[in-house]
Amino acid sequence: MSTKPKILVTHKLPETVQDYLNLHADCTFWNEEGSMPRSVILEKVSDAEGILGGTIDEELLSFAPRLRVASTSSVGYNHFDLDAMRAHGVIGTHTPYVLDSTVADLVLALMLSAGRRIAELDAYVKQGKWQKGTSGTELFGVDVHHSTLGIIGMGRIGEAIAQRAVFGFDMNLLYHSRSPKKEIDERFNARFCELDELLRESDYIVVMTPLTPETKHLIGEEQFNLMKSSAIFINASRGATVDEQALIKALQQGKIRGAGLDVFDIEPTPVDNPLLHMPNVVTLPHIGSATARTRNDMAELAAKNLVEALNGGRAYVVQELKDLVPN
Ligand SMILES: NC(=O)C1=CN([C@@H]2O[C@H](COP(=O)(O)OP(=O)(O)OC[C@H]3O[C@@H](n4cnc5c(N)ncnc54)[C@H](O)[C@@H]3O)[C@@H](O)[C@H]2O)C=CC1
Ligand SMILES: O=C(O)C(=O)CO
Repeated sequence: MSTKPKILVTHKLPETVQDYLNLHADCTFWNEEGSMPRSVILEKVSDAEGILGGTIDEELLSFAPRLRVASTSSVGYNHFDLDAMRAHGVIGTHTPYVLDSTVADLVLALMLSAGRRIAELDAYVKQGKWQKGTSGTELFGVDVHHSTLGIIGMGRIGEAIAQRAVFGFDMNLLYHSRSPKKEIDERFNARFCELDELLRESDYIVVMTPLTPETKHLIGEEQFNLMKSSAIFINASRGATVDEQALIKALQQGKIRGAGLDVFDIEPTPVDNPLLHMPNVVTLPHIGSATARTRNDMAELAAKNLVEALNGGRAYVVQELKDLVPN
């Protein structure tokens, strides 16, 4: 009989990552597109000590009496019910650092695209509107270089965005986070400020906090009312950090100039979401980390985290559950 821990993997992994897991665990894989259906997970998780992927909630945990570690191949872990995991003594791990640059690249792309109207004017050219003549001014956008960028949530990804914005585009940097960071101030000649001040002063506003009870609807009607009418708003964190209805209203009423969104309240977002029908809004299907190399690195790290945490080794355990790790 195998002495290796039993693990359940609920989405397809690269072959090399499966090979690694097979060396260290008795694995049940899912090799079809999409994720393992919930009913199958609940059935197969009954004897698993580790799980890689998916939502971890009270229901799943009640079907998993032997579960010790849940590993997610994302850095965000708002799909973990941390209270339930604590109650069941289940450790959670995630994948920080390996995706910072890829997500930061995408945020800059959203800023450029929304600010300089790339997607909108690409359609303008392809639809033959250029041929009809233009005074020119109606094609104007908002400069990225030498504008003021306000980053809300100056963590790993926030810092990678700051690096690109300050050194690549000569932007001035404001940030709001749980606390000021001296090294950020010095390195980027940046200034920590309260949220209201950041919203009033920034030309580009990027939300990059995790989704937690404190950050849910951090940006709503009151916050949009503080922004410049020329502001470009970017959300690449989680949809629910922003009150989506308030964002729609702010755009409809011209309270801000445009937006770039990688994340939505409901994903996939319904096709009748008004945001999808506004030319000044750039929309993406949650692809912040979606390059082959980065997704592979995330899968490798998630697998390593799972194996290490099951064996008492070093893993990226989520902050809130670190005290559950035996010394
Ligand atoms: N669009 C996408 O594909 C991706 C989205 N993400 C999202 O980005 C988030 C951030 O990732 P990292 O930078 O690695 O996390 P991090 O933990 O390094 O940084 C988050 C920052 O937000 C700050 N923060 C937390 N609560 C706050 C609050 N109430 N007010 C102000 N600041 C607050 C923290 O102090 C920290 O500096 C993830 O949790 C995830 O939700 C991450 C990767 C890809
Ligand atoms: O890692 C995350 O949190 C994502 O959203 C996908 O990369």
